[in-house]
Amino acid sequence: MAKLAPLIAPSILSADLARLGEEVENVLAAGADIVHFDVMDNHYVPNLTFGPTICEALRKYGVTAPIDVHLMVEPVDELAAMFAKAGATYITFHPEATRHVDRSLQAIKAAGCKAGLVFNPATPLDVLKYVMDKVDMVLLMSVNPGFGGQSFIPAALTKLAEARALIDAYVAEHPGREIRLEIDGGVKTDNIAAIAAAGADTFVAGSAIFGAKDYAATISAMKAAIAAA
Ligand SMILES: O=C(CO)[C@@H](O)[C@H](O)COP(=O)(O)O
Ligand SMILES: [Fe+2]
Repeated sequence: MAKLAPLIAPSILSADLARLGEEVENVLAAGADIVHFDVMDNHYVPNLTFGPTICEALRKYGVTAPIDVHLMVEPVDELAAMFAKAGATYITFHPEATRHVDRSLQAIKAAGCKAGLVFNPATPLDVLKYVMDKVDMVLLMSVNPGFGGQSFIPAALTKLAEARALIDAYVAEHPGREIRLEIDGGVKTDNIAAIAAAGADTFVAGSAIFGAKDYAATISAMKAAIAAA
């Protein structure tokens, strides 16, 4: 099954937040495709990051690239609606953080955004098959959510293959449907080929990109490794 064109999604969690607009501009100019925006509420995860006003500020600053909002919040619906108004393109959430997964997906799509589910390393993909018609993105965590800079959990490779098979089977029966398979956590230039080979088409990388001196060289190396996988 042909995969979608690969997308590199730098996580702004690892950016210099005092210069966020400039950092996002630089990373997009360096070849990034989509901006990964980690929202943490000090409740669903121990860390606390940024809300919809920062997303809106990036839009006002002139960012036109897709913004991929990864909600690590509980509950989901109120913040999802705020992010839809703030200019999010994708809004993904963790199924265990909402009481009604199908309703939350419907609400995100009704608000004009693409919707997705996020699965923690030890969370099974079970719910996915019941909501495939409402999902535009499946995001697999390859670290436990809450922090940048953690190491990739290798079991995510097996899970990627499992998710890839589910997506391909669904898309084969629903021509024209596009469902992205995103990986998030510990993605580096030296493991991205194996991750691509396992089935991912959208690659979040925070510390590997923003921690590098040369964003363009790092993103090019990642794209080359994916192309060769
Ligand atoms: O959602 C998260 C962490 O919870 C991620 O998006 C991280 O921000 C990725 O950072 P690196 O592992 O690439 O440094
Ligand atoms: Fe994330």
